Amino acid sequence: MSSTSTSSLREQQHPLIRQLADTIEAVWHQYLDISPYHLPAELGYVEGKLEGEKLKIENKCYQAPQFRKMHMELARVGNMLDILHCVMFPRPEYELPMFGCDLIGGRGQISAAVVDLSPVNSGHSLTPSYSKELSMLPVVEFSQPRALPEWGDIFSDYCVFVRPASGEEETMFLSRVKSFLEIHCHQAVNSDPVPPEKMIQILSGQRNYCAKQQKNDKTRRVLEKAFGSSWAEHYMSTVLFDLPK
Ligand SMILES: C=CC1=C(C)C(=O)N/C1=C\C1=NC(=C\c2[nH]c(/C=C3\NC(=O)C(CC)=C3C)c(C)c2CCC(=O)O)/C(CCC(=O)O)=C1C
Repeated sequence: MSSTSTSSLREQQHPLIRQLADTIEAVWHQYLDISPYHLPAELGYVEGKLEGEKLKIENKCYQAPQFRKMHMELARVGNMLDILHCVMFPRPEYELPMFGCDLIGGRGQISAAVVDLSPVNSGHSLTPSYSKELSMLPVVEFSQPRALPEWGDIFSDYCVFVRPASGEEETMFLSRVKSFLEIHCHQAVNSDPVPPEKMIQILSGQRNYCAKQQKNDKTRRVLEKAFGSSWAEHYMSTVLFDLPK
């Protein structure tokens, strides 16, 4: 039987990662006028060696009228490490938060599930329209919340950072990500560009977000082991968290 779905790394990954990848792409296609964002050709699919195991990276990248870059990365190291990474970079003309999501699993268990809509305005707070919608979401109780690292001061009060302890908690996390994304996309399509002086503040907020995310030594270490430290630095600063021009 011919397979209709285009093959993707997600077919080999943890079910929650596969479902989340499908959900993110479905919401993007449903709400936004998206078009391709061309990463350098060699970065669409990258392979490295991590402790004798093959590290595979698959990148998907889009853009939209409100977003300079919408990046989803799937990465896998044998059955040791399963990763979904997603960041949406708003164009600095729009006062929109940074959507970020990170899912890390190993040997069938998700150890870290993170999602946030992170404010980048000078007040470091989400706009009232976002806060209103987010505060109306049902309260979700996870049994194993995790403490954010110091560089995590970029995240909002609505940030979810947990170790999902059951299939039910995985489903709760998936639906929370979907809600964040849907709120974000319909806020974005209904937003108007800000005046130039506000754009400067938004740019510096985005730069701060990227600079702090590059302090994640858990990410850096995986990339360094597989590709060496200079490639890891280049990748973190130009692909994962490239500063807007
Ligand atoms: C929006 C949020 C967000 C975005 C966008 C983001 O990129 N990271 C984000 C958050 C975040 N990630 C974290 C941890 C880990 N990240 C990786 C690796 C990768 N993560 C990647 O994206 C890639 C490139 C594909 C790799 C290689 C590993 C292995 C871990 C340890 C897993 C564990 O502890 O169980 C932590 C906890 C940090 C800490 O406790 O100190 C936080 C907060």
